[in-house]
Amino acid sequence: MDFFNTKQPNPLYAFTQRNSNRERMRALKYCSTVLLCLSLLTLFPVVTSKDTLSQTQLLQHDQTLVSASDVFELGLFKPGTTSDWYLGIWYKNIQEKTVVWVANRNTPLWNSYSATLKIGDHGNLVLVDEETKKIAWSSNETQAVNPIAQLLDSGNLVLKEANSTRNGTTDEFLWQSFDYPTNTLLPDMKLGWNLSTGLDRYITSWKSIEDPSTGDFSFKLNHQGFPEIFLWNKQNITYRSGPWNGERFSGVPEMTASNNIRFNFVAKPDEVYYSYSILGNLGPIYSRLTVSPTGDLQRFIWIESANIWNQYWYAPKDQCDRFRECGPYGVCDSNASPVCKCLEGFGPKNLQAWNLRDGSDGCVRKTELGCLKDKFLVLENMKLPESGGAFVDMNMSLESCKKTCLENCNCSAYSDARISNGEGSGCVMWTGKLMDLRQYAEGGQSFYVRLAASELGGDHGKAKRVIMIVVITVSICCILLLSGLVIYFIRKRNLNLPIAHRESSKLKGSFERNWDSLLSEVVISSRRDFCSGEKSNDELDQLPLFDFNTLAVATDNFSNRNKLGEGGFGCVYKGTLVDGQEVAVKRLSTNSEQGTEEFKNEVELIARLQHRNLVRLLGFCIDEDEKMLTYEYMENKSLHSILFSEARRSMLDWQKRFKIICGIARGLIYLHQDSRLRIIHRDLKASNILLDGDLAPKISDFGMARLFCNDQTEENTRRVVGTFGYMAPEYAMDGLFSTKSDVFSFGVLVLEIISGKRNKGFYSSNTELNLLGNAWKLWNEGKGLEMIDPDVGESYSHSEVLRCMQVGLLCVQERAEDRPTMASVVLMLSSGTATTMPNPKNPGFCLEGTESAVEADSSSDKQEEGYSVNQVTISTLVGR
Ligand SMILES: Nc1ncnc2c1ncn2[C@@H]1O[C@H](COP(=O)(O)OP(=O)(O)OP(=O)(O)O)[C@@H](O)[C@H]1O
Repeated sequence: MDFFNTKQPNPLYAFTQRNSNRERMRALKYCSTVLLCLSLLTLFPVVTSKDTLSQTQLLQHDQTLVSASDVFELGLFKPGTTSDWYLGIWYKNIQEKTVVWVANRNTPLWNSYSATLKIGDHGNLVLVDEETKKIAWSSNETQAVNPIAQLLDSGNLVLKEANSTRNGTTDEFLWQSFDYPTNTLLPDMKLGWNLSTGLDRYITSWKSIEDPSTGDFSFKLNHQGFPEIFLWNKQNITYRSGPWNGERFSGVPEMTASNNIRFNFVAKPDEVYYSYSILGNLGPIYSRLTVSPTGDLQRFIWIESANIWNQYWYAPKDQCDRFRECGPYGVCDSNASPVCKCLEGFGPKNLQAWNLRDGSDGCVRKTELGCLKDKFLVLENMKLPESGGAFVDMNMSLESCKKTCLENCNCSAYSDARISNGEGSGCVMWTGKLMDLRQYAEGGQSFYVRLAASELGGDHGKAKRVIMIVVITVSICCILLLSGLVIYFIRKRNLNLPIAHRESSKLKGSFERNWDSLLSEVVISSRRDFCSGEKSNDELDQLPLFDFNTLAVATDNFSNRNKLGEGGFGCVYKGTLVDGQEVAVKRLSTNSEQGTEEFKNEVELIARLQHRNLVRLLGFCIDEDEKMLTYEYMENKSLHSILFSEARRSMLDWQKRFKIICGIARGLIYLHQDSRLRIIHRDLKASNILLDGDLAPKISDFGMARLFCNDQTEENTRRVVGTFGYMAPEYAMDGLFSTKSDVFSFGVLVLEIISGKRNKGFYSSNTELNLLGNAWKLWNEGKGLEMIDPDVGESYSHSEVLRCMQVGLLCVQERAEDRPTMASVVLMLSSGTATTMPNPKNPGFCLEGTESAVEADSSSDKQEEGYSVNQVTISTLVGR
């Protein structure tokens, strides 16, 4: 400041010129103010350059650094409604605060006013609470002489020498936030290892969307063997990218470079990492890869015109993305059902578990290897197996690779290490068990598995196999014939004995019965061909058939003690199979004619579906008049049995409720669009959401579900089935159902989960507001949080609850076309975009006043807590 040299008139000048008392006083006052400012400036200089903090400056609690082109901003922030303060970096021009880095994620500040960011004595950045003098966070110390901190347009906060001209590559900084990612990988950030320094850069989820502290999920590169990236849930791997094959990760076939994004993978002696860059001259494109608190990897792209983060990619996607789903030598194919099969030349290790669709034990060789005599089976479109122990040679040809593998008796498979434009190069070899294989419809790569020569043929092998097949077929025919006769005679005898005395047995495998003949008395629906007319019954054929006695023994003769509940079509019992597996057995009441159609529908549909949020059908039984369905046993029974029970409701804190909402949404999106079929459930309700031991939700009861073909979006029925309180208006009144009628039921469920109260539907004649009406009223009065069930306790995130309420209200809007799709619902739930969500319009059926003559005959909760007509699945006809 060159104040005294200024040519401008100033108070001191005026003082010497005029010497009047008034002006003298004014000048003195001015001077003292200036001197005070100068001394303060010397002690606490303010930040002058918007993106830089020098050694003599402080960044106060209300100041921020802004990168040169206004892309990123660094400062203190408070996530959602919490009272904790964090130092973080976010996008400057995106209204909805999207934080990409947090310095003190595990050491928040209780208040912000006394916090400052400065460069410490050891050339490090420090965040200090000036009041307590406590250091909340510090970067590494540096040997810098004159360090400055700068926020770059890449989102990287760096420490460098003030006079350094080097700011090109990320390796030249004294310290950089890019080396310490939180939950976000930004363009040009490295995910992986600096092997010289041992620095491992990986992303770790926030604990919840309002809590940046270290969460359970991490996405980490393993540089051993043939490097690949693993998604960890605490100590367990949940998903694997597969190794980089020169073009993409072998487990991400949809990963294709575009004009806008380039993916990079670098494997050098001193570093191994993955990164991506944004290309193009279409102006700035914002993209970020994150790991969410619930373990989803998501890439978002900012859509400027719509003001939203669009989900561009996500993983894990399906059952086959689950780590080691099909065990050693098992291959997962999400287009097949069941999804697991053994590699050719291998058979299931644990046949019983395998038949019950638990493939985790994998497969074992049928024929011992003969080392140099072995052959290789080629498999196409494969995700390469776990490769931490693989051997890689980038210079070896495929032919030498094969030879080297053959000569090493422990080598179990080989493949090209790289593929580029369809051309392979290099060599990768695996020894020992082959784990976590999957096959794609397209997009994987060729993979060569070692097998005993006899498994692969040659004339001698072929002849041997043909003979074996003939012998086996003849033996099976004889056994079947004999056992048919034996069963016939035993049955004839057993029919006269009480159930408890009947002999227990369980038929395993599909080859022992014929689906069509078993169902011959059942009307096969016109949709049997599942739209194409070509659909095979493979899945059904694979579905185990239990005989009556097995299930009678398992459930202790269907004893009341084992009764889990009762629905419209019969009772559900807990059972234990001879191998100790716990199951739930739904026994259709023998006099329920209505149940037959639903039974067939359930078996036909659910056998073809597999998702972690859908209950698994393990098998079925048709024995004269008896029809039973056997499901995986859900320890916590139905959501209904917990949510609407005074005694049990407090088991569900907010985090659990939120997880349940997200899980149901994921199951529904799978039904509506992600599975091979488009299915409308038509009877979503709290008693059809089952909860496993970890309270993970699974949608059950597909008796009412309908399949939509090709481009069909809605259907009209005269037979309205479903449960009042959950039924969309257009469905209940006009019989019109679509994915949007399921969305309505989902919305009701969301509001029930938030409030712990049932929606009363519209059966009674009183004119009070029901749950939807109440929610709508509170929302409009800005009192949404009053909806929350007091049993949730104190620990809930206000914004998350309000977001769920908004999603719930959007789903129950009166007009089907106003309701979001489940895909949008999942996005809204996961991305925290409350500000960009539409405002809900009025809900359908928000009064209890519409009368309806409904007959209902039973309820799942008769046993649990009284009878409620409203919650029972009904079936009625509507006029046209
Ligand atoms: N796989 C399972 N594991 C544990 N409990 C189960 C299982 N399946 C059903 N139940 C229990 O049995 C009850 C009855 O189920 P069911 O599907 O027969 O009828 P609902 O869905 O309650 O009623 P409705 O038939 O009217 O739709 C459920 O509410 C649940 O408590």
